[in-house]
Amino acid sequence: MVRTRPLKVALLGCGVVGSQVARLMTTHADDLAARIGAPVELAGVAVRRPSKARGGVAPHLVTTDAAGLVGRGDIDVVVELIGGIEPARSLIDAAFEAGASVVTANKALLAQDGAALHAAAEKHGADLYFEAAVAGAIPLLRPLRESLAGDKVNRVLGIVNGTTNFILDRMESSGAGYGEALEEATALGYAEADPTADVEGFDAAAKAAILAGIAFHTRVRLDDVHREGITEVTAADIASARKMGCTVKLLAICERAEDGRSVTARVHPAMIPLAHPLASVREAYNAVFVEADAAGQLMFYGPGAGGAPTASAVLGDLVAACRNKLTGGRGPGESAYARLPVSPMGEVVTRYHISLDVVDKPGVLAQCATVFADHGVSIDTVRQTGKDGEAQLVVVTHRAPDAALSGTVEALRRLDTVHGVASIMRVEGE
Ligand SMILES: NC(=O)C1=CN([C@@H]2O[C@H](COP(=O)(O)OP(=O)(O)OC[C@H]3O[C@@H](n4cnc5c(N)ncnc54)[C@H](O)[C@@H]3O)[C@@H](O)[C@H]2O)C=CC1
Ligand SMILES: N[C@@H](CC=O)C(=O)O
Ligand code: NA
Repeated sequence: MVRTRPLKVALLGCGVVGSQVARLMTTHADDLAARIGAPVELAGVAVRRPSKARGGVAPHLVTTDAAGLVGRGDIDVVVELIGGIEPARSLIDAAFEAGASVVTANKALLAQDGAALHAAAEKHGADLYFEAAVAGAIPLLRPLRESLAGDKVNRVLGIVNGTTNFILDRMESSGAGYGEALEEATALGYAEADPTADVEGFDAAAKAAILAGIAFHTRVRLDDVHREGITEVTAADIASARKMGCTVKLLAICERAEDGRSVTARVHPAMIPLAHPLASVREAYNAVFVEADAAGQLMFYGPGAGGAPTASAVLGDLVAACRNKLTGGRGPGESAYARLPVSPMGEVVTRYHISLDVVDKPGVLAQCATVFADHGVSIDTVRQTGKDGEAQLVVVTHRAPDAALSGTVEALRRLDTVHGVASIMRVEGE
């Protein structure tokens, strides 16, 4: 039975995602009411620029006073889709103070201040839902928090940023330039308000922090995540990957150490074999592998960015929060009981693909090989091509601690016979 008093929702931010949430709340109103057990009413929409046309949103609902909307006392759920740290953080705090539950897609805020937000939700007996914050439309956080709550997750690996996947895909498939591909991703609504967050890996690192925290029941913040973006990835890197039967993807990798006593979280570009399922993830799609003790390997795949796909995840959370408001139930809160230390990148065991410009004369290969050996790094394959007294040496290593690998590269750079390190990239997924 659907009760008549509606649940009231305040929408903060009506941009790419917020406008789609408003649209779906209207077009799906009857189904949402039936699924929740009460009608859901859009009680107000806080915006920055009220003059902008917002199809589907009644003008009397629009306000520039977000704090006033949140604090007015009759709001059941606040949907925060402004993004960034402030004023989003203060508005979410105010929402909890006013007795509302919160749905947000704000990974930057969660990765920086998640613990405080969870504590505030707990204090007020409210819900904090954020499925849209990681991998857009893909149901990923709910499966990790709920479906896998009885298992032990050991690894989460995947593509979690749509913009950078779109750019790398365009660079590889159509030879598009980096800037042109970024412009297209921005026009399609995939990029963050400041796309530096995407291309420098901050967005993926925030998502990795959220994923690692949930997967390993441990608090992980943005600063704990090793981060490299795609700004240094060149067309030559992509061509070199192709020669090896690989492609280049920006990966987020969260791992439990073999002894189970620590975890690592990192984001960086990596070469992966074309045969690996992640290699065929195109455009702004995301894909995430989860490896758990009992479940084995699971793969989650779907649209990772964009207004409507992200709004789908927001609406799912809104339904959950509204149901809890009606029944007096609560969604899962923060689970950080394991308190595992997060190890630095140097302790991560990886493989490197290194491309060196060297002098083409006898003994150079042996000299380089000695540097690898001196750092305890074993070589898997070497390919040498020469031209005009210069040669290019492409070395792929076996797995070694990242610190040993970067030490090797530093020592190679110091050799007189090495003119330059053309590219260094980690190799994953083999
Ligand atoms: N676009 C996407 O594909 C995805 C976005 N997200 C997250 O969703 C959130 C929203 O992202 P988008 O909609 O893409 O951003 P957007 O920049 O299109 O929308 C944000 C809106 O908030 C408004 N705003 C800024 N300050 C405000 C204030 N004080 N009061 C009221 N409105 C204010 C802006 O004018 C803008 O219209 C962000 O946290 C983002 O990281 C998450 C997943 C995917
Ligand atoms: N900018 C983000 C949006 C979704 O989280 C991305 O490109 O993935
Ligand atoms: Na998601």
